[in-house]
Parts: sequence; C-alpha cells; structure tokens
Amino acid sequence: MDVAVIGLGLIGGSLLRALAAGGHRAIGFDADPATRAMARNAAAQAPADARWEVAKSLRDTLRHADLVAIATPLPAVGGVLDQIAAAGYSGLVTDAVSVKQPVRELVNQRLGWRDGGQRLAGYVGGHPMAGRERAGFAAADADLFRGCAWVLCLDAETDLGDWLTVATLVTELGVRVVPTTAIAHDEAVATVSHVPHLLASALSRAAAVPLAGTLAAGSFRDGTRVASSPPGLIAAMCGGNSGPVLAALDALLAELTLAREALQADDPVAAVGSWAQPGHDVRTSWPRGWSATATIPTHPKDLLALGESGGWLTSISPDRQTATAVRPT
Ligand SMILES: O=C(O)C(=O)C[C@]1(C(=O)O)C=C[C@@H](O)C=C1
Repeated sequence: MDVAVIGLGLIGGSLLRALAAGGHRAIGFDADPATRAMARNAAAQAPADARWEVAKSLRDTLRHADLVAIATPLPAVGGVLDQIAAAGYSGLVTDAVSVKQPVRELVNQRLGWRDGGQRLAGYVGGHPMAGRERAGFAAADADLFRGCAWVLCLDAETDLGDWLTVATLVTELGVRVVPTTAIAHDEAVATVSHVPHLLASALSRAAAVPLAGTLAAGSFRDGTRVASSPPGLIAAMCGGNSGPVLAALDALLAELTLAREALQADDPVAAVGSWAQPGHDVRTSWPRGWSATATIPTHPKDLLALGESGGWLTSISPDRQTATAVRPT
C-alpha cells in the first residue's frame, strides 16, 4: 500500500519506519525542514528494502497515496486537513491523534464534500496507545507499536470498507486493534493516559523538597516518567479532551480526598489500608486473562461489542468477512 505520513515526530516517524519495514511504500512529510532532513538522512542508512521517502511538500505526499496518516499534534490537524482538501485528495485519511471527537469534528468541517454530497476523502479515526517520554524523529522506532492497543473508531459516519482497510494495515504492525466509538475512546484515555500525565506533572511540581532528588527511587521514577514528555504535547492532549479530562480529574481528586480523610481518621493505618485495597485489587488483576482466539464477523455491531467487552482484533481475513478476535475470559 502507498501510505503518506504527515508529521514525523515520535509517532509519525515510527509509523513511517514500520510501514517501510513491512514492505509498504511509505512517504513522509513534516513542516519542520530540520526534521525532514533528519528523516531523509536516516532513510539513506536504512536497508534498501525498508527505505522510506521524504517529500518536500505535503501536497507531494498525496500524489500516489492510498492512505494518508496524520500524526501531528491536535492543534496542527485543521491546517493539514485544509491542505488535503485543497489538493482534492480523494483517498482515505486516518490519524494517530490522542483525542478522537475533536478530530472527527475537524474532518467534518474541513475535509470537504463532492458535488453530489459525498465526502471527498474517507476518514477512519485512529490512536495507537504507544509512546515514550522522548519526542521527535530521533526517538522513532519501527517496533514502537508492536503489541500495543490501536484504537480504530467505528461510528455511524464510518464506512466499514474504509475501516477494514485501515484495520488490515495496522494489524500487520503487530498491534491489537480495538474497535470503539470516539466518545468511548475519549472518556477512556482521559482516565488511562491524560490524567496520568497531569498527575505525573503534579508529582514532579510538588517534588521541590530537600532530599527529594537524592531519595527518589522506583515509585517516583515510575509515577513521574511521563512528566518528561514535552509540555506542549501534554497540553495538546489534555486541552483537546478537556471535558472528559475534567471528569476523570474530579474522580481522581475525590479519591485523593478520601485518602486525606483516611489519614485523619482515629486509626490512620487501618483507614489508609482500607482505602488502598480496591486500588491494589484493580492493579494486580491486570493484565487480565484472555480466552483463546475466536472468529467473529466483521459487522460493526460485532466489532463494537468486542471492543466494549475489552477485546481486540489481531487480523482480518483476506475476504474481509471475518476477523480473528481475542476476548476477555
Ligand atoms: O509511554 C508513554 O510514554 C506514553 O505516554 C504513551 C501514551 C500513554 O500511555 O499515555 C501517551 C500518549 C499516547 O497518545 C498514548 C500512549
């Protein structure tokens, strides 16, 4: 498949590398000339059968692309969609942005419609649940996505054929494809990704006490790792999902208030122990056990039921009628 990757930071760069390594024609573009030069130099050093291209302009990437993958931060997505629409691109668009409802709204506003009222290009919202605290093409890795959950949104507006095309491609990267809606995705990532970034930053901000730097060990290191992420990326993720993040933050603050009350109880040891028990139970029950694989029809109803139950897809059959699914036990 010919895939254009727009935005060559950690995620876009890793996608470019992974697609090229998988035998696809991958052509990337980044608005920053220094990033383009770095990606071009790296391509020259890659094995000949896993080499990607870097275009001089976004428009150049669209010429042969069957699929355009937008891997920029949310604030840049509108401008990229405008350029895709201005070029009259009529293929398929996906993205790797960490919030899905705002991107869907931008697509609806910006991607344009054919005269007959049909969309100019197809769109399937995506989000690979992978990353690291280091940013930029220099940190990109062809194996970054292996084993990760890759959300592909399946909403009323999604064309199933388009969805299956993107799902087939990303399963080749060794990911777990999670079919879900944009709303369910945005609520879930507020809890498991966005608020943890705020919490990591809060822990780091509060760490300016004597001896902290000397004594910090595993708990501080694990709890604050993502505070090293570029502040602009944390801001784009959380600010772009402010409604669900506020709700998840309120839930966390309520938990911390309970912890505070436990510390003020007559028997703080017993009270904090009782407070900590449910968290221990949740954390130690992960990862959950999984049943053997099953074959399910690639019908939106079955795909969404799988995602809702906590399952995922590992492959799509060549005739696209069925998929290999892993369901929770
Ligand atoms: O591992 C990390 O460093 C990450 O922050 C990855 C992480 C996350 O787990 O929150 C960050 C943002 C992405 O959109 C998905 C995953």
